[in-house]
Amino acid sequence: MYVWFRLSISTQCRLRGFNMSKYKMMTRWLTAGLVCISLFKGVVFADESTLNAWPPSAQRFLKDIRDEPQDVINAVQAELLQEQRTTYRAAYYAILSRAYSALVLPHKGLDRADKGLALVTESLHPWLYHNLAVAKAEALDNSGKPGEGKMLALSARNWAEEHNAKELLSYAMSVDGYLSLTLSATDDALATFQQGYTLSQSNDTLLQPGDFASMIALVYEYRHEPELALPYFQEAYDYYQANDIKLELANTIFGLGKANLDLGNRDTGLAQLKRSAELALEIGDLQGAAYSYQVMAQQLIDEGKLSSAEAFLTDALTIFEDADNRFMQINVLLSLNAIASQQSQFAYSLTLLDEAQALAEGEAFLPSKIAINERKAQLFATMDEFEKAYQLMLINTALKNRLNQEQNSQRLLELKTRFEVEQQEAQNALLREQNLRQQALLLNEQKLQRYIFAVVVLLLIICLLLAFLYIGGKRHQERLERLANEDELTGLMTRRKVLAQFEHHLQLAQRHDTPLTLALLDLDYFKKINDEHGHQTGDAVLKAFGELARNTFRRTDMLGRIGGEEFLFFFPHTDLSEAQTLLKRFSVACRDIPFTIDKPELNVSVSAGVTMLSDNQSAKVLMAQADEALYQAKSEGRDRLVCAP
Ligand SMILES: Nc1nc2c(ncn2[C@@H]2O[C@H](COP(=O)(O)OP(=O)(O)OP(=O)(O)O)[C@@H](O)[C@H]2O)c(=O)[nH]1
Repeated sequence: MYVWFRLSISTQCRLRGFNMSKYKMMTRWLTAGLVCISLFKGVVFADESTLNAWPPSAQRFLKDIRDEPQDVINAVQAELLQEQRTTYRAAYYAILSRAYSALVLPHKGLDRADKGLALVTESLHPWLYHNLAVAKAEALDNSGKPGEGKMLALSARNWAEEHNAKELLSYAMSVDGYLSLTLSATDDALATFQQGYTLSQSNDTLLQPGDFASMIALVYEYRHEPELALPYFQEAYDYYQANDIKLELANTIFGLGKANLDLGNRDTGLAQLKRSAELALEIGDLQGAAYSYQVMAQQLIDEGKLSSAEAFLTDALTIFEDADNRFMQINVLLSLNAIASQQSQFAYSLTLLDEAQALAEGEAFLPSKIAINERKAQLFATMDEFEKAYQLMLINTALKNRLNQEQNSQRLLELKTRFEVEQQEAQNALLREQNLRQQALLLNEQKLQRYIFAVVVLLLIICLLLAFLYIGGKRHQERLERLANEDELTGLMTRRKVLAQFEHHLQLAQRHDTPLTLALLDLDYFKKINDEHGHQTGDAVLKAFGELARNTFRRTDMLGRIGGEEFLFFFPHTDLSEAQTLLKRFSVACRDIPFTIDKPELNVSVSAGVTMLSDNQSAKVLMAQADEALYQAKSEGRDRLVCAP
């Protein structure tokens, strides 16, 4: 399963004479697990923003990635072919990148993270973006470019902290811690893992204190402080044991065994390493077992039990060869070389070193090359070949200089990165503040505009309401006036109106001594019309009568209905004969009313009593005179006009 191993770690390990590879493998698995947990948590917990970026199937993949990363890769690739949604595609690339990191295939991890990052933007999908960025940082760490990964991890940490995205934060912390460790900044790594440890105690993250305990233990082990590493390994052990997480358990027992050996607890240490190897074989982690063999062999070499040690190393070498783990092959070959040297098998010893040298190709194996050259030089010196030994020492001096330069430039890169990140953060904070201020201003302006708009609308509504009320009132008043002054059926004046008008015109006529003629009119046998043809027909006759009167007389003539079928007409500035002529013409016209209303069978005729102002009579007297004349007209047979006196 292990095809490639982290070269950068080996550089540091070699320098310090400490074999970190086993731990780094352990941390790769652990990181993969943490990533899974982190991603899974991203699906589950609502406080992680923009969670809808994850496809529904992500949960299953993220669970499986810890045990079977290759299966997850196959399944995700199949889904990726079908998927069209950009954010889902990006999410799948994030899962793929992490799965490849779990398989320690950093170049593929890097490629998938980049593909995902090409699909999202930091402003639109910040959570997804930073998850991909941390995945890329992890792949960069594995590719021997921790300096480049540092910036991404730090940015993600800052963002996650600011937005309280705890899962992302704990994941970013774990990756950032490993990056610091790769860069030999152990204080930073320790501080980061301890922060992660505290964060995980809040129970808001699926990453548990036990996970961070194993990372902290790793740093102490790296710093050759096994007494400090031991309690943390123990805590991690308890956690993995309780949760039956076998791979991490095997790795943690390995850590315990190594720390115990370092502390001189030989039997305990060897027993733990043996247990770790057994557990690793149980779960098919052959390399896990090989790491234990290698450490056990080292202990046996120190004790002079060379043949037992050689047996372990031979097994370990076969496993590392199968896995193409060049770094560990070199380590094992150096251990075998130590045995051969002790047994004075110089030729065999040289062959082993040549084999190791052939494997140590590339810049990342610089520390290995130096170690091999040193061994070779010692060997040549033992064989009295001082010239060759001297040449090798010269070469080593140049190699060490190169290594120093490399380390310095890496440190510089890290410092530069840290500075750039901090600068970027400060700039972001400033921009955020400006944005907030602008947003507040905009909000206030919008509020004010809304208030103004609301007031204007309210005023408009009030105006419309008032106008509506005014018009309604006016119409109502006009209607009331019309009802009071105009008879609804005939369109003539009402009794009240025509009598008031008569009083008024009578006074004018008396004052100005102008003629005024008054007539009382009554439809003949109207009861009969009602009785024989219905009340509606009677109404139609009255209506036609009114219309005819309005059309026949002048506008200055006053026409009013004073009873059911009784009418008072008076004619200002008109003398009796003139009025008589008008009334006669009108009464003749009334005979045509039956035709007007489509009732030709009817007989409509009018009787009228007419009188003229001759003295200073009162309205009452004039009315009485007209009434008397009308009575006479009725008595004389109706359909006629009688003048009085
Ligand atoms: N259709 C209708 N009939 C009305 C209205 N006002 C009064 N009348 C009727 O008019 C009739 C008047 O009858 P009378 O007073 O006996 O007078 P008349 O039948 O015309 O007889 P003379 O006046 O003697 O010729 C009554 O039957 C009333 O009911 C009205 O607005 N519409």
